[in-house]
Amino acid sequence: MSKMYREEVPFTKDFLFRQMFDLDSSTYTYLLADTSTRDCVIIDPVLENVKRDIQIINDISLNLKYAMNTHMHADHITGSGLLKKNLPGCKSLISKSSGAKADVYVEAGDMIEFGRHRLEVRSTPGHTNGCVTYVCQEQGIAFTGDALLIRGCGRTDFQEGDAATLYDSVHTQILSLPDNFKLYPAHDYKGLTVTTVGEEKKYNPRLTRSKEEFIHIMDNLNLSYPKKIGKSILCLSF
Ligand SMILES: N[C@@H](CCC(=O)N[C@@H](CSS)C(=O)NCC(=O)O)C(=O)O
Ligand SMILES: [Fe+2]
Repeated sequence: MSKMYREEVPFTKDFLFRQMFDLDSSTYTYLLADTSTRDCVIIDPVLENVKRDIQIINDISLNLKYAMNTHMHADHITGSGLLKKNLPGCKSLISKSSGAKADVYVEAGDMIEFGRHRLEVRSTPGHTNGCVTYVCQEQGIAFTGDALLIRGCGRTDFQEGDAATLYDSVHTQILSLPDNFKLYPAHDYKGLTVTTVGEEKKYNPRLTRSKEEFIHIMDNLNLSYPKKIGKSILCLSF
């Protein structure tokens, strides 16, 4: 078997993983927990789905430590604030460089702990200045936000986006992980749920190109602006 398709790392028995979807904005929200201590974190919650998220957290008797965001979202309003209101003890968390308000600010190299599990913070600017990727080395997974999407990447035409910066971020901080690491994005518009480092290194139509070609592609995407961009970027505090 080639190195590219090395077996993915299986989750340990005390690691709970749930991938949840927002139909309106095609956003993935992730719930991760230590099933021994019951501590959990939620990544990129969406305001309209907070009731659903609280229900699942309560149903399986988890304690929410952090409502975390990979970046300041332009397409939806974060559910962090409402989660905090409803689940005492929960703290909102985002990168310092995002410019958003939160209880906890993280930067590259920080570790976010829930039970015995840890997420490493990697700085992956380019889609926005404050984009970070959260890596769980033990489980062989990373949450890439909008820096890397499955066979794509985040747009770079607003929120101080910069294609050259994004290219460097993805190559040095995400595609440098082992090929068998699974990558979970913040969105998918085609119904895909997960990819791997090896797959993206081989098949990503944008990021397999040279930096100059990548910049040209990103400058010519001609995407329409997200429907909620005005409201979501103004909603800076969690
Ligand atoms: N049509 C959607 C917006 C889609 C969009 O712009 N998605 C962003 C991520 S949310 S900031 C993006 O970076 N897309 C990259 C791509 O190649 O699609 C809406 O109306 O909300
Ligand atoms: Fe985004």
